[in-house]
Amino acid sequence: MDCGVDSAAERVDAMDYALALVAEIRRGRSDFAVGICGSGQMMAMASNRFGFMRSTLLHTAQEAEWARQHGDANMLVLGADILDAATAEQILATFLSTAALGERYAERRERLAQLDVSKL
Ligand SMILES: O=C(CO)[C@H](O)[C@H](O)COP(=O)(O)O
Repeated sequence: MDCGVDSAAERVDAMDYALALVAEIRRGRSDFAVGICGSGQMMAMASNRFGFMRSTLLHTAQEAEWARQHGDANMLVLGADILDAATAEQILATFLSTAALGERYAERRERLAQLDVSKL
């Protein structure tokens, strides 16, 4: 499902597109989302407001491997103004082909899901 825009001519708010991707995951229509905006910052901040999201702003393929293995990240965010196309493609390929690890990483994921402002 492509939730994005077809042209850079019109100014849009990246948050709207982050929310569209989060909704796709929430409705069970996608397991993963890929969000792209200028810096990636607003996509990452907005999507991580939701407890079922593990969104990660990445700059290298090595980060993508760790984000999937250790964090079971379910949303990849890329900054179009930062990355060249070849690097973005490497990050995407690694993100999609790397499985989450279990054991302490699964425990960490569960702990992340349980974070609650009332327990601060
Ligand atoms: O990367 C972005 C958000 O994360 C935007 O592309 C960046 O902030 C520029 O926004 P605008 O075109 O509205 O000034």
